Formats: sequence, C-alpha cells, structure tokens
Amino acid sequence: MDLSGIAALRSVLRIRPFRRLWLVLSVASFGDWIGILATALFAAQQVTGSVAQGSAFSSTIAIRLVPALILGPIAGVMADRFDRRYTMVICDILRFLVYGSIPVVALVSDSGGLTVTWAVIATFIGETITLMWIPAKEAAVPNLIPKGRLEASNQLTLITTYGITPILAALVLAALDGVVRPIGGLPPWASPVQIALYINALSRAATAAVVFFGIKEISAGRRERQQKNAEQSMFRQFVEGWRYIGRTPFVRGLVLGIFGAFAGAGIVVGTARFFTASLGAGDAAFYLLFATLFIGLAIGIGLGPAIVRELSRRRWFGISLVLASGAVAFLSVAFHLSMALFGALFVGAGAGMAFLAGVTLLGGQVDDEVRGRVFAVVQIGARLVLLLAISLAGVLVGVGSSRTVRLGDIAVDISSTRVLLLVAGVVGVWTGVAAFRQMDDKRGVPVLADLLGAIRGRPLSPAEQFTRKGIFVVFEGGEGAGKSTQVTRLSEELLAAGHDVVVTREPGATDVGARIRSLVLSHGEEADTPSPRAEALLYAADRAHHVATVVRPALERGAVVISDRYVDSSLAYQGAGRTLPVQEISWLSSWATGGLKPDLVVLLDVDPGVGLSRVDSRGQGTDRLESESRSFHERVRYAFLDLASADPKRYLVLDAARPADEIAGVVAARFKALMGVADGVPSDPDPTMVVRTGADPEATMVVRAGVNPRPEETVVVRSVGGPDETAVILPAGTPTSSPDVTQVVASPDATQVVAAPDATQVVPSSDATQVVPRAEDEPGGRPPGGERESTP
Ligand SMILES: Nc1ncnc2c1ncn2[C@@H]1O[C@H](COP(=O)(O)OP(=O)(O)O)[C@@H](O)[C@H]1O
Ligand SMILES: Cc1cn([C@H]2C[C@H](O)[C@@H](COP(=O)(O)OP(=O)(O)O)O2)c(=O)[nH]c1=O
Repeated sequence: MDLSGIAALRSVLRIRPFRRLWLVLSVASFGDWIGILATALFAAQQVTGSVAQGSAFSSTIAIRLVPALILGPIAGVMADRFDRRYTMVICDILRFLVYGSIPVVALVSDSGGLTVTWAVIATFIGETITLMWIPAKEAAVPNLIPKGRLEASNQLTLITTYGITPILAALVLAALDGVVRPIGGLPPWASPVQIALYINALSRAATAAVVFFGIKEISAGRRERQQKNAEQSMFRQFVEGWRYIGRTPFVRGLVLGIFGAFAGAGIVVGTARFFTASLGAGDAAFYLLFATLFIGLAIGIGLGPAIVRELSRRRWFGISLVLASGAVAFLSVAFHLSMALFGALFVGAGAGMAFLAGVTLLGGQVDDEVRGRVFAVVQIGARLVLLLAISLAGVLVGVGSSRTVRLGDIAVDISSTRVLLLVAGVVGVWTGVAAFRQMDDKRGVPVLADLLGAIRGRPLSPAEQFTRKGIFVVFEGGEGAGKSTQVTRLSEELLAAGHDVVVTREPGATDVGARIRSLVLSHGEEADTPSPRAEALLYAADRAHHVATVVRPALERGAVVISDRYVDSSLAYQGAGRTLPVQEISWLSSWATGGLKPDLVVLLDVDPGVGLSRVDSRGQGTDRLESESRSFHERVRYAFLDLASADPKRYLVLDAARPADEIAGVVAARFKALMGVADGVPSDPDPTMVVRTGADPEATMVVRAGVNPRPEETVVVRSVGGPDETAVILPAGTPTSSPDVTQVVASPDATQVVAAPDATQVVPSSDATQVVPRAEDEPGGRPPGGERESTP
C-alpha cells in the first residue's frame, strides 16, 4: 500500500465512532474465528473414530450456512426497522450466552454425543443471531463516516476480518495449545479449546458493552427511518426490499455481480483439489494455490484503490469481476502449476477488488432506509450461491471423466474440472459485463482508455449531459489547406437552404479567445512566447470557453455549428508537432470540452509545402506556428491522418489540392447524408481510391467509402503491377469476394497512397508516407509513377 493509502486508513481511524466500531469488529471477528476453529476442534474431540470426527467437524461448519437461508430474510427488515444499536447489543448479549453455554454444557454432561449435539445447536442459534447483527452493523457504518472515506473504512474492516484476525486466532489457539497443554493435570475447564470458547463468548460481551456505551451515534437517524418503516408491515417491508433491488438498475447490477463472483469462487473452491490433482501436483500445491489466492485477495483489497485511483467505482467493480472471471477461465487451460498460481493470483486480486468496490458502493449509494435489507439479501444470497456452487462443483467433478490430450510434448488433462472452470469463467465474464452495463456511470467513455487514464492519475470525465439537437461539423487540416474557404462555402450553402448556421473557429471565436489567440500566435520576444505546455493549456482554455459559450448553446438550440479547427488541431499541433504526449493532450481537450465530439470532421489533407505557399501568397505574413519547421508541419499532417484512420466513420478525408468547388461538392453531399437527406445530390456513386505501390508490388490499402449507401463496407484495393504501376480501383461496396480483391488487410509496406477524385475517406496504413493526388492518374494527367513534389 502506498503512503496515500495508509494516510487514508489513518484518517478514517481518526473518526471516533468508527474507530470504536472497528475495534468492536476486530474483537468480534477474532472471537468468530477462534470460535469457528475451536468449536470444530472441540466437536471433533468429543467423539472418537475418524469418520465421526470428520462429520462432527464439518457439521458444525455446515450448520453455519443453514440459518442464513431460513431466518436471513427477516434480518434485513429488522435492521431497517429497529434501532441498529440496540439490535447489535441484544444480539451480542444473546451470543455471549449461547456461545458461553457450549463449554459449560461440556463440563456438566458426561455424554460426548450430547455435548456435540449442543455444540451444533448452539452454533446454529449463534449463527442465526449473527445474521441479525451483520446487516445492522453494515447498514450503520455508512452513517458514521463521510462517504469519501467509506472505501478506506471498508479496506480496514476487510483486512482486519479476513487477514489479521483469522491468523491471530489460529496463532492464539496454537499458543494456548503449546502453553496450556504441556502444563498437564489441568481441570477440563482449562483445556485450550475450552479457553478458546470462553474467549469467543467473552468477545461478545465486550462488543455489546462498547456498542451500547461507546457508539451511541449508531442510533442516529433511527427516528425518521422508523417512522417511515413503521407504516408498513414487516412482510410489506420485506417485499419492498426486493422491489427496490429489482427496479434500481445499479443495485440490480451490483447484486448480480456479487452473486456471480461468489458462484465463481464456489466453483474454484469446489474444484480446487481435483484441479491440483489434474496438474499432477500434490497436497502442497493445493495449499500453495489457496495461499496465492489469498495473497491476491489481499493485494486487491490493500492496493486496488491506490492503483486505480479515481476510476469510477462502478466501473471498477465490473472490470474487477471480468478480471477475476477471466483468470478463472485462464485456470481452466493452465497446464503447469506456475500458470495456475499466476491465474489464482488474479482470481484473488479481481475478487478482492470487486468485493471492496461492491461493499463500498452498497454502503455509499443505497439509501439508509433500505440498506439493511439490501445487505441482508446480498449476504444471504452470497452464502447460498457459494454453498450451491461448492457442492454442485464437487458433484459435477466427481461425475465427469477425464482424458489426456497431448500437445507436442505437453500432456493436458481435459477433465470435467477444467470444463467447469471454463464455464464458470465465461459465465463470470458475462456477469461482469452485464453488471457493468447496468451500473455504468460513464456511458460513452471508452473503458480501456478510462482505466489506463485512471491508473496514470487522469481518468476520463464522462461527457457532459445536454440535449443536442444541432449538428456539429469541424474542418481540420494544416496551414493553407483551405479550411476557411470550405467553411464559408458550406455555411453559405446551408444558409441558402434555410438552416440555422453558426460559423466559428478556434482559437479566438470569443472575446476571451481573441485575447488568448494573440497570446499564442503573435511573434514576440523569445521570453514572451508560451512554453509548449502553456501553449497547450491556452488552446484548451480557449476551447473550454468556446464550447461553453458558443458551441453548446448553439447545438442545444438546434443550429448547425461549423468550426474552423477543434480538438484535433491540439492533438496534431501540440501533440505531434510539439511532441507533447498525445494522450495527455487528449485528456486535457476532453476535459475542456466536457466530452463534446463533432458529428463530422472534414480533414483537408494537404502537403505542408503546398499549404504554406498558399498562405505566403495571401501576403499577410506568418504567425508563430506557420513559421515552424517543415518537419513540424509534416508531423502535424500525419497526426491528422492517423486520427482520421482511427475513427473513419466520423471523418471525411479530402485531398486539399483538388479544386475548391469539387471539395465543396463532396462536403455538401456528405453533410446531406449526415442529415439523413435521401433526395438532393445523389451520394457519390463510386467513391474510390488508388494505392500506388512502393517497393512492394503486393502493397495494399484499406479504403472506406464516405458518402456511400453502406458506409460500413470496406473496400480493399490491391496493387496488380510492378512497383511503378498504379493499382486497381474498386468501388466501395465491392464484395470482398470479388476476384480483384485478394487481401483484406492494409500492407505495412504500402508507401504511397493516391486518392482518386471520388475517394472520400482514406485510411492510410500505418507506414504509408505520402498521399498523392489522383490527378496523375487521370486522363491527361501526369503519367503514373511521376511523383508530385510540391506545388499544385
Ligand atoms: N482547393 C483550393 N485550391 C487552391 N487554392 C485554394 C483552395 N482552397 C483555398 N485556396 C486558397 O488557399 C489560401 C488559404 O486558404 P484558406 O481557406 O484561408 O486556408 P486555411 O483556412 O486552411 O488556412 C487562400 O488564398 C485560398 O484562396
Ligand atoms: C485550435 C488550435 C490551433 N492551433 C494553431 C494552428 C494554427 O497554426 C493556429 C491558428 O489557426 P488558424 O486560425 O486556422 O490560422 P490560419 O487561418 O492562419 O490557418 O493555431 C494549435 O496549435 N492548436 C490548436 O488547438
């Protein structure tokens, strides 16, 4: 755990009521563990014979799961209906009496059978009472601490309950055994197991006292809850609890996910022995696997929050489930112990993180009034699912046969265990995804990028919600590409057609923006020019203000907004041009815009030489960026093309060397397609492009049709001739089964891309280095093979 994690834990412990409750929980959980171990040992000691001992041992453990099913349902109602503090105190006093009776009965009775029977009955009663206690406690915690610290408090509680106290209990029991037994000649009441049982009972008395006298805060808020709940019968309240879960997608997803996780865990536990056997490893491997699982759990719970930092907890929950389940599926194909250990580590880490996220979400986001019931459902359901999964897995594994498959030198055992693990993994992944979908609080924000961003400390923010009635079109491209020209052309056409059009640009569309523009673009003293990061922030500031005051209001109103430059300019100029990390610029921009993305980006692709010479001939001098080096502008150009290829549906890439009229025509057609206008200009019948090969005659290129009735169709163009020969032109929509199409992937060797006049979107292969206008292929144009260097 890093320092911030430890600081978070310390800060929750500074909250007095929580500190006391944590103490109570630690004592209670220590008592629990020592009680579980001691009762089981104790029961086994009372009878002789290994079979009887075995069944005495397991029946006291199994009995702990039964009450959950019978009496659990009302526990939640009680936790919501009555004062949670009194519920806890009364439960603990009763448990003190019941647990205390186990060793006492043993002292007064001579019959081992009777003693064991009572131990089983008492455990059953105690467990039933615990069921009332847990929802009351769980529902109380969120009221004691601020929401922001819930996670740290859960971390602390989970680590204490499942990490520290079981080990401590085992150590104390072992110590008692080591110290007390050798003394010898002790009366029966002083045997180690007896002492352990007294400790268990006394721990209850202690916690009852602390909760009653020390944590009066638990009673707070009781009145309103009681008033609300008293109007309903207990039965109605029970039904209401289930209804609440059913109709709240978030809680439904959470509950589903938790059950899925427990089912997976149950299958892993149920098959573990067979699984280690199938690895050809012995008992030691079995324990090793379990230890690894627990280490994974501890890592997930202890370090998870520090790793994912600000990631949405709802997303974290779903992702963790998928991680854990994916790891279970991986276990199913592991053929070596090292692989199994690796898988087990991730099963544990995923499960631990999912558990922590789940409990925290339940505590923080479920209303106080129903919290007890929701906790009860989760707790009871989880036990039931776990029990079912363990026993079902045990039965199924026993039923199936196993056969060995040889893969080269490695023999893999295909057994029902593996099939079961695979099924569990796949079902778990499905549950994780389903839970994620139901709970996602950042719809539309890519998951992986969000996760990676969060790990680096910069999660993506969800798109700001607003009613977007208009259409947002952006023109991008290098200097002198003809953006202003095309913006004007499109806006004139749309205005003529009666659209509400807002023409705007970045930087400098607003008053604030104009000031920023003069800061970033004017030539000044070296010392006055903003540094690359400052420049990036200034463009982002301009953009934030622009989007908030111009773009969003216009889109809300239903206008067509046409902007000369937007986010891509920052990615290209500040990212690729200034070589700042593009991811960071992207995050900055998405933060500035609140996630607003254009509907269409028209990329006017131009050779920097051509563009800059156009700017020169305008005779207005150059600004700070225009006077950057040629290689700067080259980087900018390819950054734009890369962005377009990453999201081809949103982009219209046009060769800016084409006549302005032609470009305007294609843009207008695409805009109409975007508006869903079926009439008007027929969509480009034959959007094509050509690939010119470099050294490799097999060079290929993927082309997507822009204005095409089936825009999702990909056209594959494959060169046919020698190095200098221009390749085939295929219309979009050509089935890939066409005899001309032999390959569907872009070759990394393609070096020159020649856009045909009708090509509307070009997706360059990663290594393509030049986009050459189609002019040279047209009748009357230069012969194929001639390279266009600069001027149009
Ligand atoms: N398709 C084109 N072919 C040739 N010249 C063009 C074309 N489009 C624009 N121009 C000219 O190039 C110069 C820069 O155009 P402009 O629209 O201002 O580009 P940007 O806004 O991208 O910097 C202008 O003089 C313009 O008349
Ligand atoms: C919007 C934006 C522009 N720029 C640069 C690109 C341009 O060189 C400059 C101004 O763009 P622009 O107004 O298009 O100038 P011009 O009409 O002369 O082409 O700002 C960035 O570097 N980052 C950005 O985010």
